[in-house]
This record gives sequence, C-alpha cells and structure tokens, in this order.
Amino acid sequence: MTTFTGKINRIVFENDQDLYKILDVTIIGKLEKYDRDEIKVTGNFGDVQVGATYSFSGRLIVHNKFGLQFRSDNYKLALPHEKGSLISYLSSSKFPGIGKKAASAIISDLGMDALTILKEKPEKVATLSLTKKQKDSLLNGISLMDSYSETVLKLAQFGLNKKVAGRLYQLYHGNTLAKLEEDPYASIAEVTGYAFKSADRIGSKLGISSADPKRVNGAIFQILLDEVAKEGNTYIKLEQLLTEASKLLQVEQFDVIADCVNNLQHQGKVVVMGKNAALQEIYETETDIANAMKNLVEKSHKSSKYSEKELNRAIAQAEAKLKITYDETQKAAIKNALTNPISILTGGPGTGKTTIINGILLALRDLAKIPASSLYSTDPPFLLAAPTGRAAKRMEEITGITAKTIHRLLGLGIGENDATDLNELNGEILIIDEMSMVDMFLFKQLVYSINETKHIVFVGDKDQLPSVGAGNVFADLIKSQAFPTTVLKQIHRQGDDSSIITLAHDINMGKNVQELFQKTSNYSFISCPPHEVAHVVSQIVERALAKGFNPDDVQVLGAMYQGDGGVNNLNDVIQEIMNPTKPNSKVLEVHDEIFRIGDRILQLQNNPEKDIYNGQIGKILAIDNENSQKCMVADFDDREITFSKKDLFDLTRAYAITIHKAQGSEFPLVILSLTMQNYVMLKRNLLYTAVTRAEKNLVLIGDPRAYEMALTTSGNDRKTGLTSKLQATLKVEPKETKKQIPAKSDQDVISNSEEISPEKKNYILTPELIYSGQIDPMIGMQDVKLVTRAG
Ligand SMILES: Nc1ncnc2c1ncn2[C@@H]1O[C@H](COP(=O)(O)OP(=O)(O)OP(=O)(O)O)[C@@H](O)[C@H]1O
Repeated sequence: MTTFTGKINRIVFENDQDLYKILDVTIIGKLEKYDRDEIKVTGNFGDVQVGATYSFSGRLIVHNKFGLQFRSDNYKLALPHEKGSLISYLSSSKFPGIGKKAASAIISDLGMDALTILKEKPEKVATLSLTKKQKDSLLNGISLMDSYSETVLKLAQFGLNKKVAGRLYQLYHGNTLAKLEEDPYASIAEVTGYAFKSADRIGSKLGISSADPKRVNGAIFQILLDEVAKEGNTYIKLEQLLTEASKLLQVEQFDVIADCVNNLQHQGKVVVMGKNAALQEIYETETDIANAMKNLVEKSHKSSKYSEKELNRAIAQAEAKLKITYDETQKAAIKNALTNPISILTGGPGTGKTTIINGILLALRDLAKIPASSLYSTDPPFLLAAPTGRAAKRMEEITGITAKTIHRLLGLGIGENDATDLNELNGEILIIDEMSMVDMFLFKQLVYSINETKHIVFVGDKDQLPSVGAGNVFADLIKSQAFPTTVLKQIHRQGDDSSIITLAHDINMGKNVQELFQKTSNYSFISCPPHEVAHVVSQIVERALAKGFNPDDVQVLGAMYQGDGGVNNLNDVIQEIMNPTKPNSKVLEVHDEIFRIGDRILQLQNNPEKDIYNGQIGKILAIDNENSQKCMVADFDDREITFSKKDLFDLTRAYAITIHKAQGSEFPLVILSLTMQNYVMLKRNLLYTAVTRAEKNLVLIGDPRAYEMALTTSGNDRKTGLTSKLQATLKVEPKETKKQIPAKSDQDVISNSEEISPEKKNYILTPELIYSGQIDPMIGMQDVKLVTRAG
C-alpha cells in the first residue's frame, strides 16, 4: 500500500450510482515510483471537492489504454498545514458562524493542529473563547469532516445513489448509518427516493425477518406514498393496501399486516376511516385546506358589498371598453366574483374565461375606485397568478396587469424561505388561472398565505387532466358546492380555429367520435401503426416547416416517454429535422440525450431559484463542456438562465413533450401521437387536454382505436377526500344531483360515498376483526375479510 498527498484539479468521470470516479490530481510532495507531477486517481469516492487536498492510499496500476494510474482504496481530506489555508478552511461554510477572526483565535489557542486536537478531544472546545453557537458549529463541522464521504460510499454499496444518500445525510448527519442500522425502513416515509427496495437491501443484510413489524410498516408506508405520488390519490381502499403490502412483502400473514396498520394508526401516522386508509399527513393537509377555506369565507363580512345597480353599471362600462356584450352567464360570473369572498369560474376553450377576468378587473377598478397608479405599486390591489410561467405570462399579456407564478407570488422556495415564511397576500382581489394544475400542497400554501384579500376567484377548466401532484383540488372545490361556481358552456371563439374547439367540446362530452377522423381546415387524422408514427410525424413536421411554420410554433405531443410513438423516440427524429448535427458543433451528452445549441428544451421540475418551472420551454443559447458549473445557457421567456451539469438532469429536449407537461401551454400547431401502446393512459381528459393545446392547427396521428378508446373512457377518477371535508367544515348540504347516482362519469367517482368521512372517527382495525375466515374473491386473498368498527 502506498500513500501520497495530492490536490484534485478536476473530476474527469463520475458514476452517480456506484460513485466510481476518475480524478485528475496534482501530486504534492512525492509519489513513490512515479516521477510526473500529475496523475489520474481512480476509485470509489463518496464526495470529493475540486481544489481540496487529500491523502490517497492504494497502488499504482497500469491501465492497458491509459498507462500508469493510481488505484485508491482509501482517501482522507488532508487538513490544511499552512496558517492562511487553515483560517480559510475554518471560516468556510463548513463551520457556519465562524469567521476569520474566530478562526485566528482558535489557531492561536490550539495551534496548527487545532482540528486534530478537537477531533480527538472535543472537550477542549471549552477552553476556546467562542460563543456557544460557534463552539457547536466547530464541533459539528469536525464531526462531519469525514463522515459524509464515508456514509455516501457505504450507502452506495447498498445501491443508493448520491442524491438519496445526500438526502439521508442531510436529515441524520453523522448518525445516518446508525439510524439505518436501527431501522432501515423508518426512513421510507421521510426521504424522497429512499424506497422500500433500498431499505430491504439493508434490512436483509441486517437479518430483519420478512414479517418483522419494521419491515411491514415500511411496506405500508411505501404503498400509501406511491398512491399519493404515482396515482395522485389521497387515500386508498384498505383491502388494496393489505393486498399490495402482502405482495410487496411476499408475506401472506394478513393479520400481521393489519396489526401494523393498527399500530401506525395509534401512533398517529396513518388514518383508517371506514374502508379506506390514508397517510395522516395527507389527511391533515386536506383538513387544513378545508379549515383555511372556512376562515376565508368567515372573513367575508369585510368584503365589499356592491348593489345590483352598481354592478350592472360597472359591467356595462367594462363592455363598452372591451367592445363586447357579455352573455348572461358571463355577467353572473363577474357578479359572483365581485360579491363573494370566494368564487369559481370553469369552462372549456373559447368560453370566455379570460374575457371575464378582464371584465372583473375593469368593473372592480371602477367600483372600488382604484387609481391606475396603484395597480403597479409594490402592494398592488389586484393579484394575478397561475401555476406555470407561460400561463402567468399569458394572463399578464391579456389583462395588462402583472401576473406571477404562484411560487413567485408566495415567495416559495426562493432563498431561505420555507412554508412558515411566505408572502402575505392582501388586496382587493386574487385571481388564480389554470387552477386544474394546482395540487393540494401548493394550494394549501396558497390559502395559508391569503390574509385580507377581499375576493378570491379560481379560474380553470375542470375537465382537463388533474394536477401532476396529488389531489384534485379544482374539481373538489367545484364538487363541494361550497362556493358560487359559474360553468361556462357557450363557445364564443369564432373564426378559423373554431373547429378544434368544437371537437374539444365533443371529446369532453364523450360524443361524436367520428368527428375525430374528419378532415377540416384546422385538423386532420392520419392512421398509422405504432412503428410508423415517428416517420409520419417527421413528414408532417417537414411539411409544416416547408409551408412556412415557425419551428417554435410546432409542438409534438405524446402520452408517454417510452414506446415507438413515445416522446423520446420522437425527439430523436424531430431534433434531426429542426436542429441537425453540424460538424464541430458543441454538444452536451446527458442521460442518453444529446443537447445542441439551438435545441428546444423542457424544464421537468419546479426551480423557483432560477424562476423556471415544470413544463416551461426554453432554447439552448450556449454550451461549455469544460465548465461543469456553467455548462449551458438557455433562453426561457427572454431570460438567460445558466445551468450546471447537475441541473441538466431536470431538462429534456422539447420538440416532443408529454401531454401532462403541455398543460397550461398552447401552440399554433399541435401534432398528437396516440397508439394502443398508451393503453393505460387512454382517457377522455388526456385527449381533451391534448386537443385543447392546439391554437390553430391540429394533426392527430396513430391508431384510431386509441383515439376512440380515449374519447369513450372517462378520466379524472382520483380518490380524494377534500370535497367531503369542505362540505362538513363549511356545513354545505349538497344538492341532490344526478352525480350521486352511481354511474361511470368522471364526476361520480369524485363524490363517491366511500371517501374518507370528514368527521374523524376512531376506527380501529384489529386482527380479530380482519381475520374472520371468509374468502373475498375481489382481492384474491384467501381466508380474509376486512371489517372495521368504531373503537
Ligand atoms: N360575450 C362575448 N362576446 C363576444 N366575444 C366574446 C365574448 N366572450 C368571449 N368572446 C371572445 O371569444 C374568444 C374566446 O374568449 P376567451 O379567450 O376569453 O376564452 P377562454 O375561455 O379564456 O379560452 P382559452 O382558455 O381557450 O383562451 C375571444 O376572442 C373573446 O374575445
């Protein structure tokens, strides 16, 4: 074994999974049997810093292609030996609260070996003239010096990637390994990306038995979390929970599983209500929303009360300004907005939602006597927001009033802000557009931030796909019947794009399937098998470009990433047409994708720091492969955003995008691909959302059966409990509508009577009750029948 000290110049290669790295290192001092100054060091490294000095232990090896290298088995951060470096190190972000002055004081008290001394004898910290906070920071920093790297490396052996290991470390610090050894399953509920399978690898190494309650609890959490994250449901049927847990655990002792559900319920982590179960946190989020909505309604005595006469006059003025005449429903919507603390506006494309927003704002300016100057003040009376940057921009363009993303409006995720430090929303009115995209977590933060806003208007299209995140907030608000709601049905948009709108409305009603296959001046259908989709799409794109379409106006949509007609495949093909390879042009290769300058790209996650959001589309302006911190610059809505190599994982090419990612955006020409490979996703709201993305032209490509299936299969069947909680909290007696009759429409499922009831009764699920010796063919579980009772 040889040891040498060296400074890392560059990480040449890094595998995120097993943490194997190739480092470019400058040798400090001497490395035996090696006479050059620099060497490539290979090995598995938890976390290393470029520019830092390490001592590496291992041996020289001869690589058959690259020659002499150092294979490192062990490495350690070399502590600074020189006073200036030690001061810089001690005053770095590793020791928050310690500045240069305190660093000098530490060195003058303990000498250049201060760090080693404190590591071996932490009690020596008492002798230093530092504040308690500084002392804690010093000891904490020292305890973390090696442990992060060691932890990440150790967890990689269990197949955990650096991201997940990092998250675990952030939570448990130096105790990470001890925590996981104590109960590897407990962290499933706490750390995103740390799933049952990872926990099970550690669990089996530790010899945890298959029916051990720790393991069973882990499986229960995993299933409840998946239900929220993958399906968007806020609860699950108890039967399903037990069956799936049994499958995941490969354990057939249902009584043991039920016992664990019971215990989790006693611990306040899971709620069992009737025949359903939910994560306590999710259940409470719904309860919190319902309570916050109640508070907002109760503040209503403060909202302005305008007389019918005043309202009519203000609406007439708005009509004159906009040179239109509102129909009766539209007028009712404006009045609803101006006379209620909370109101809702829903309608399909071209029904006048934006025109009504304009009317509301104009009328309110008049009624509340708002001077134009205040509209653009730092504390404006009109707050407009939408979940995506594009939708906010569109709102701003149409109303002429500043509109922000909801994240920006609340100051969410920006700087140090957390949920307890959000902006307070005041003012005459708050209007949120594209409400169908708002999930339960964002909605909770929104309603918690509203303070003195007199009127709140939620605008959207309830028939679109529900939010990517959990819940079905907009549909639930409407369904609760707790807020005055205007449903716009009359299509007002006329002109050359109206046939797409008519088609969209027909799809929404599940009727006139043959309309899909007609050829009109705005849309057409091309039937082809899955393996020909890419070819047909590329032909249509080429034809559109030849006809003079701006490439940025052509958007291809698919249901999924994988498959012949999938987005990945289509992106490869269209990129070659729209932005073909040029000799010597710079490219970036990330996770099987190649990015080139000029490529259209899609942001896949919300990034409030950069002010770019999930679903936002940009264009690559520059690429610098050598600079991992600033390897790409892209234009997003006229702003130049810089990306590091790490950030690239949140990007993909955007010539083709999924229908889900296209929510909230519209494009002049949409080319849609659907085949039977998308079988599981073929629902009405998916097709409806896709078709309504087209502003002027639409080409439908693929299997007619897939389109027909989508049109005839109702969607939006999320299981959520918000509706009933709102009804209970706001004491709404829902009017009997045909929705209560069990039927196969979208709406019925949302209001089905098996929602978790709003009154939290304490149902206790006991093994004796569950295990009653009957067969339930529904779930294929032998000898088990589920029963719950009030405890
Ligand atoms: N009462 C009306 N009289 C005349 N034109 C109207 C009326 N209401 C709306 N329009 C027109 O219909 C078109 C569609 O309206 P608007 O853009 O407000 O609908 P929308 O529901 O916001 O649709 P989308 O979401 O598709 O943009 C616009 O051109 C608008 O000017």
